[in-house]
Amino acid sequence: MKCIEIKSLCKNYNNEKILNDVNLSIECGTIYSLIGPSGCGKTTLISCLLGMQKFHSGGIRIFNHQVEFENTTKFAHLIGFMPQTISLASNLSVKEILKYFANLHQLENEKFDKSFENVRKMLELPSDDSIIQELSGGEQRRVSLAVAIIHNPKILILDEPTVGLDILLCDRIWKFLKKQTEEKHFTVFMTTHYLNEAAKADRCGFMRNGFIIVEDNASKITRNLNVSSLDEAFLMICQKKEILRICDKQEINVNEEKFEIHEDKKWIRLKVIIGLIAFEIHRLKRQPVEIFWIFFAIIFQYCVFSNVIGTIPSNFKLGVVKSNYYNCNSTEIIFCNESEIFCEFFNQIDGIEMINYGNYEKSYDDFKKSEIFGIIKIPENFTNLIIENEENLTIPFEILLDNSKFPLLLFMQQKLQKAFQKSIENLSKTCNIKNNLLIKPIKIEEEMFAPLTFETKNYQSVINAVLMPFPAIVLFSSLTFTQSRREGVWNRTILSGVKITEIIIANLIECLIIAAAYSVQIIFSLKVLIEIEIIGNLGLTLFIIFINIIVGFLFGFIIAIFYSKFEIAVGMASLITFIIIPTSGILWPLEGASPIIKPFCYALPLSMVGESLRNVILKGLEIQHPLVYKGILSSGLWIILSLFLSFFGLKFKKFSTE
Ligand SMILES: Nc1ncnc2c1ncn2[C@@H]1O[C@H](COP(=O)(O)OP(=O)(O)OP(=O)(O)O)[C@@H](O)[C@H]1O
Repeated sequence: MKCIEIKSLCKNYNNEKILNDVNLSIECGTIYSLIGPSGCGKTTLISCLLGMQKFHSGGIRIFNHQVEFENTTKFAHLIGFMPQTISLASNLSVKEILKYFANLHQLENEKFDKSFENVRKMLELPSDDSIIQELSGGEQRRVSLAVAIIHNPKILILDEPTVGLDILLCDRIWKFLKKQTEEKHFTVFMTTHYLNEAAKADRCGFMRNGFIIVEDNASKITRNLNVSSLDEAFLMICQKKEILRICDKQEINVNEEKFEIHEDKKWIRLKVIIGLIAFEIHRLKRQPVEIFWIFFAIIFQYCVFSNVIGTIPSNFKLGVVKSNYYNCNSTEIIFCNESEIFCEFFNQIDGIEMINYGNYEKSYDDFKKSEIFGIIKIPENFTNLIIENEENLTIPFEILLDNSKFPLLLFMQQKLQKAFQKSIENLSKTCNIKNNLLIKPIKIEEEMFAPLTFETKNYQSVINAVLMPFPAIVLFSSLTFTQSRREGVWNRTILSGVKITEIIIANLIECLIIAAAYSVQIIFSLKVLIEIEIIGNLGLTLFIIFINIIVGFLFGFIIAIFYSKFEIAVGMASLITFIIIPTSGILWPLEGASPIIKPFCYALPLSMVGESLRNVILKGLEIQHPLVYKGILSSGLWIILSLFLSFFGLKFKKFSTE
């Protein structure tokens, strides 16, 4: 019976023919060795055979069943594949990686133990708990081969299994393959560069420029060409100007008896999902940086942020230039004159160092050299300049401030204004100046909703609860998943028959665990480290933070589906967060955004949820309030959209092409 039949297979890359009318067939229980120079198309042929690549014409049948592009579940339990690269998770142990693939093949525990014992002895595997990345190249190759056979497949497809190995190890692998074909009736299809190896196979094919030029038993090839070795035969064939084709052009016999294939039609299999989650846990436990990232980074970030952002600026220098001499240390206080207003004003200002200048020019020089942040010039008879208007009380001093530091400028303006109001207010009881003004000093109503103790720091910390975890989690999840794709474990996982639904569910479970860990940290940081009073419902606060993190996690996952290259994944994660954060309304009110971009900003993940959180923590609003439920709805919609994108992304980009 034929195990594998390939008929007239053609495959192009960028209009270049890579596989050109490939025909071959492999009898069950035999070893077929495909030999050819580098770049002739051997790996491409294997990719087509496994359903990892589309081919343009021709057909492939395994056990007389058609191979379809990306339908990997059909043959998963029948095929064991060992790729050219090691393709194992570098920080798992030997037993963990074998158990992982056994789980994906739904091998029961006793069967796994038995099979593991067998392959360990046959391939002389290193100890169970040795970590893959600490093994030698040869040991890693043997583990990679063990992965291919752990589930007792009927067909073994090996892409250059012996490349770079010493003679002893090659010999051991060949003995193993021979034994398997004899005892277990395995069928082996392997590629190699080595002619002496090809000679050991039951049948070998010479491939050149995408087609098989000779295919037969090694001794028959040499006999027919009247040469003493395969090397000579190959050289002779390659030197001929018109390439000689002596392949059997066998028709695919569709009437031949079909081997029964039991394809698992279930959408979700518990053992597979457990396997996928266990894989990530094993990986995580050996990555202290990732553990720190998940469990402590947010607390650390919060401590840094809350001590830097939203705190009250201090230690500036302001220059003071005055026309008259005011002695604030004098014991002879002359009540209610300019001197007292002046001194009272400066008493109200704390955290600022005042430097007296004899003349304006000197202070201006220092200002230009950035040695002082601003200049306050006190004119003569300044009390006459105090003007009352609807909005504010004018400071009768000439003030020049450095506007290159915009937030500092706003802060300083407000501080000076407040100090002046306060000084006038204090003097109102004893002095008679501007009495009408002082009876009703104007106040800025900034405490409409927030508690009276509200500070910028509180506002910033609340905002940080959505702002900080987002880039961190997008980056974390995109890097975690690209790692599997980069290492090649991803492709092997898919070839083991794992379904898209199972990958998504396993990732969702993982995501819920990580989001829960993150959310608890954020609440801990808010309540314990920064001591913010959460006026609203604690559970609701936790829930809003939690779903926001899920959105970030799924964003990272989508990036990893489309971009398996590390640098591109990092670039995309950064780009997305650099777009989402400034358009979230967290750094600057969205009311100021251009009308074209505003609706787009509101639709992005952080804007509504930030608003929601602020309203729950600072105002104590409940879920029924539109300002709260709109944020939750927005995150919910993003989660649904991300799940759809992940599903379709995986459907169209199942295999990593890196
Ligand atoms: N994704 C791709 N896009 C474009 N060209 C590709 C792609 N993959 C492979 N090729 C080209 O197809 C040709 C065959 O590549 P393939 O990897 O199948 O060769 P090979 O015989 O397995 O080589 P080696 O023995 O070195 O592994 C090469 O010229 C390669 O550059």
